[in-house]
Amino acid sequence: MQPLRQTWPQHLAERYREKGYWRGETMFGVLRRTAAAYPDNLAVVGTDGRWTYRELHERAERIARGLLSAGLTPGDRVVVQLPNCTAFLSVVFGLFRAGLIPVFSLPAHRETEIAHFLHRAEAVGYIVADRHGGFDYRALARKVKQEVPALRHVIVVGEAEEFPSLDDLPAGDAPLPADPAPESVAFLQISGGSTGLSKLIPRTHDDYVYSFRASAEICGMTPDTVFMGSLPVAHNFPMSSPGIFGAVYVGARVVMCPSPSPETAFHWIEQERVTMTGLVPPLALLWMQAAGRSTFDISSLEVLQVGGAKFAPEAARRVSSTLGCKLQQVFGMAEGLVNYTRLDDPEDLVTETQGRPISPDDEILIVDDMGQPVPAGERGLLLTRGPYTIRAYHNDPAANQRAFTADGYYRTGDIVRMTPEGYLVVEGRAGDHINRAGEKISAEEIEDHLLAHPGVFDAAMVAIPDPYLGERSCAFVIPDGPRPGIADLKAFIRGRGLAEFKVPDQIVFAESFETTAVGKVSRKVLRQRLRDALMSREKEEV
Ligand SMILES: O=C(O)c1cccc(O)c1O
Repeated sequence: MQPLRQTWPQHLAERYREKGYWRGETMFGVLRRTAAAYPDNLAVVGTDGRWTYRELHERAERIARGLLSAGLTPGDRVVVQLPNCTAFLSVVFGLFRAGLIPVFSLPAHRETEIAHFLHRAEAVGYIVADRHGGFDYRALARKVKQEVPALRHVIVVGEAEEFPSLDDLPAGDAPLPADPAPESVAFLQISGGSTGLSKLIPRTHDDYVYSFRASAEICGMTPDTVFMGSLPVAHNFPMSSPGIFGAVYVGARVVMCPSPSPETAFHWIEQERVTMTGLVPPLALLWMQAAGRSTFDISSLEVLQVGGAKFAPEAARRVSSTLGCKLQQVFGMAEGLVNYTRLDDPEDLVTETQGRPISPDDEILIVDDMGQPVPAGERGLLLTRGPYTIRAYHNDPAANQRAFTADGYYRTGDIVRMTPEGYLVVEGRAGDHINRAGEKISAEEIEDHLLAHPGVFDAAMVAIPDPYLGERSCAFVIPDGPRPGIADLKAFIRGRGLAEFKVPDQIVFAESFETTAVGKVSRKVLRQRLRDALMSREKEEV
């Protein structure tokens, strides 16, 4: 098994400890401490229950024993694919308590993605819900099991059919392991993936706990906060910025909202008196629209965080008047660096920037294509390193070569500029991905799938600005022989076992890609040309 590693240069690790960023806390240690301090506070509420911190802690320990009694061994990796439900927290803390390594996937992922995570992580376990959002995860687990023989343990939360169910894990009195070293890797998070398939992001206890502890402070979380997970909580944003883990850190309540639609979310806000939640821009627009006609009382909401993609300043300015709460912009990445506008910032900073870093030791470089720093205030590529930004992906030397500089900066792929106040404004991105409502889709990954279709000679996928999604995906396709149908191509992509958000929104046929090219062009230049051509054509048509 490839060892899990995430290491910073020694002198920096020492500095991060001296400065009190890394305090030797572990993920389970966070729950243990909160359960001791606030045993009777409500920890988590969802359609599947309401538990206090004492109950959550007990459940997590019981699950830890059950998983070990069922044959999992500390150090084993387990892909977790659960919707927003109370069991998400008990399962994940149970895995931490057992020394097992969660690999976080999203409810939208399908067999191709799950099989990739299982392979890459060399995982032996897979924990799923029975059904959610009209989809049967047991059927998915059956397919994945056939594809990945190394998968030994499928565990289902709910109606398990032929699989073991979470509730039926052996009670066992398996001894629980000692707490892991705080500098060790706690879990694998999934990257948005700008080239090819998603990469796995090893995060340590030290670095991750720092990121959500400091986030909880910046966002003013207290034991009275009621934080609602509206986006899928396996996403790094609602997980840690400050998210469900920030809430657990301070002893606040987590509300697991099963869907971010305004009807569902407003109901939960009213019922649980939610004070804080986070959304991607398209959902924020939807909520603002719905708030005017809604009869739910959402007056408890104090802070709405918006992140994942750029939020237009015009929309940002309307948040407080339509939803009656403060806006906080969040610009972050599962690899580490997270920026926030602060709750007491002047309105212009909050509406026009994406915030500033969590840590005084987050190092920011804004450089040109040659890697040279740009003059102050100009746009360039964002590089970063710091006390919670990774130095390497898991088990992927080629990606590491591309994504990190020799001196350990992570190349975020975002194009930003810095204001005189030291706040970042996101201007675009360098990588070939599509940021579709906060979901990052790799153009290359989808092109490869299109190329597998017998009727496709070549394919190039690009991002097209979209008023609602921010960006939508458009695939240019050169047919090999007669044109395949558009519905047929989309069905083909779906049939490849991919998340629905990766299916191209638009497909445009082309005769060739070489119209204006002199000689060979790179995929990058080609995508740019196709995109520009389509957009100027659309402009003429309007
Ligand atoms: O990945 C993201 O887009 C993201 C956005 C806001 C905050 C985060 O932590 C993130 O990872």
